[in-house]
Amino acid sequence: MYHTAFLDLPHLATASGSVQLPGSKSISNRVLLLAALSQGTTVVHDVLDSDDTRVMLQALQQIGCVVEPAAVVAGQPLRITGIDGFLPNNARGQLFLGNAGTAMRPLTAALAVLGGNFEMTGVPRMYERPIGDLVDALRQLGCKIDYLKDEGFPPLKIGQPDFSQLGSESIKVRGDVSSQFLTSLLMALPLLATEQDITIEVIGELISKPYIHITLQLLARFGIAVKNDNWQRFTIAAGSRYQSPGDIHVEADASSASYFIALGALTTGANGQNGINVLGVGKDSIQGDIRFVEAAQAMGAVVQSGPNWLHISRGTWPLKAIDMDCNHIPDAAMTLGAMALFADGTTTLRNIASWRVKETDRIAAMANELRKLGATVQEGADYIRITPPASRSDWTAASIHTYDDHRIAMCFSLAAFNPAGLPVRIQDPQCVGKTFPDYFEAFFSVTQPSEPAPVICIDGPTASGKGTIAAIVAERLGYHLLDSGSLYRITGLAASRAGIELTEANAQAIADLVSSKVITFLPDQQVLLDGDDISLDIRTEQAGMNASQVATFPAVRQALLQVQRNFCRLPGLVGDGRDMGTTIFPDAPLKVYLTASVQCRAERRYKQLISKGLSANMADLIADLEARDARDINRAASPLKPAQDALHWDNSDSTIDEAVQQVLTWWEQRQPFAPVA
Ligand SMILES: Nc1ncnc2c1ncn2[C@@H]1O[C@H](COP(=O)(O)OP(=O)(O)OP(=O)(O)O)[C@@H](O)[C@H]1O
Ligand SMILES: Nc1ccn([C@@H]2O[C@H](COP(=O)(O)O)[C@@H](O)[C@H]2O)c(=O)n1
Repeated sequence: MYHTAFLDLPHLATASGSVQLPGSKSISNRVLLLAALSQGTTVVHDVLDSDDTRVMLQALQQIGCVVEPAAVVAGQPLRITGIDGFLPNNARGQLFLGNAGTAMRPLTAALAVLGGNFEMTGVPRMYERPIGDLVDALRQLGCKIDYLKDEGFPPLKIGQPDFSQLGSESIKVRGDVSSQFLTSLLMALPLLATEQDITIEVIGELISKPYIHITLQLLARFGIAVKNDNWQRFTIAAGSRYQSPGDIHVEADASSASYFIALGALTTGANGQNGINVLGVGKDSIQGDIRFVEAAQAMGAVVQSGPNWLHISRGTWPLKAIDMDCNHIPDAAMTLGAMALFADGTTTLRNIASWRVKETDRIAAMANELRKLGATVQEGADYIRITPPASRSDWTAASIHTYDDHRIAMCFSLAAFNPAGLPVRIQDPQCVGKTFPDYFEAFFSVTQPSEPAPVICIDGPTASGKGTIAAIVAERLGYHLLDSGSLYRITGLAASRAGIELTEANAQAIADLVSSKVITFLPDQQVLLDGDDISLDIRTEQAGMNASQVATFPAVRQALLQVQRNFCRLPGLVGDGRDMGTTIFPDAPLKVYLTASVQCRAERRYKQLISKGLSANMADLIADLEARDARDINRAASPLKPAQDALHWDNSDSTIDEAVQQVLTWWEQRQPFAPVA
């Protein structure tokens, strides 16, 4: 997941390949709660690991469930031993539910029925998301729920219920604000339906029926039969009791599939490859958002499907504008809003009032951000109408505000395929952690830029601070990092270990040797050579001297040329070395030449070596630095020198932060985005 303040997507040209989707959030959180309420242990496979499931798992453990392991571990199922319909004595506490509607609403209903003393809290946006209709319905039963802040909104205080007045009348709940209220009652009321039937009556038109369909299907897996009378009355039979189904698999998220379905519809592949394969969800899905496929087809996508896979390719182009009632696919419909940017006319998405009470006011948010890109947008209480930019020149490079809403971030990634060749900036990309933490990694794995991904080159002499600055700049931008000097250090070490003398006569043998090695770069500057950890061995001064020796051999430089260029991947690269800007990435959009006085560099290197537990002495260091500088500057092959278009920075008197800030400022000056207001 990207933890950067923003993520710049270069202009993208083509897309193809396969994406394995993470588990569905809606199914994960329902299954977790149902397993928690059941008798027995449920083994849950493929649970989504995201912000929303994390808060749910934490809360379930707080109310007395045993969860093993305590959090989702990739590739391992979760074992959940339920409370069998009863809270432990004196169950109490504060449950923090972040911005997870799928946790706040069903847990409120279940705990209000079970009794116990809980405060249900969350992030500020959660306190703007209505829950009054659910609370009203629960109060009809005798549940005790108080508002701790604003009437009708979390945070809430749940106390002991009094069911003495419970009669045979149906429980009434509004169905036209959020289907999560009905889902919550459907999951909580089997706990009460031990001796009598309980009927829920929906007031108003029930929205998002497919989500209720998921709830009913999953209730059936946990032993609860619900009679559905025309989506207006739901009856839970007397004698209901949650039973673990044993093993249960969470299918991949159909809403998350929408971005890749759209990608397939928007793009052609490079090198004869065609289309996008989406793995983990297909035509047998129980999720309503799978019907996004029909909407995408209406806009022109060509879709083939199997039980748990989809293949999408571009059909009609430009896409066809549509006018569609999207009530059945409220979440995935946002993706249609992004696809509308590429349509042949005005697209209208109707019956989407629920967008206004989601993670953010999604109608307003989509309208704002689409306008930034150059679209003409009209919004109403329950609809949005989008006309794409009239021509290429009407597109604008936009910095997309994401409103802590994962779907806004994912939708607007598609704008990077604009016909104007513009990049797109996604602010706060980590908001995708709600449902698809590795969304951008998956997106980059199947997309290709129209130009090579952007590279920032930082060249300069030994110990000028290149590596330090490059690493921080890369981290701030979410870019890959190339420490090119380490490749020469590895080469020198590999040759020495193989007993090859570092002479010109052995240059080709050394080049062949390094080409045959498996070099692995791990986080925290860890480096493996054929599986051996050589991280410290390559950092000695001797290793530096050996590196500068082998770096004079053209054969070695040639052997490492493509290795270095292969580091240039989406979303971008920061490379440090001696010839990044002159030889390896001559077209890089930013080249920095970093220097510092010999005395200053020697002092810094001294401290650096000592802090790593390596021995050092100043006089030797100064001599070594000077020798290395001379060799790097005077060699024939790619000598150390500033590229013609490099910007110079003397780092002798600046702090690390100042140098980083300078590079980032230069980088920002090259971006077409308007400054963030
Ligand atoms: N203003 C500064 N900028 C960069 N590095 C600094 C600064 N002040 C102190 N240092 C320290 O200087 C040391 C040397 O920096 P670094 O290893 O990044 O240099 P380098 O140019 O990459 O060297 P080499 O080319 O030999 O790998 C580090 O320990 C770093 O923390
Ligand atoms: N692009 C580069 C990078 C490094 N070298 C040579 O490798 C030596 C070690 O590099 P460090 O940055 O890790 O100190 C260095 O002295 C150079 O001789 C190079 O030639 N080209």
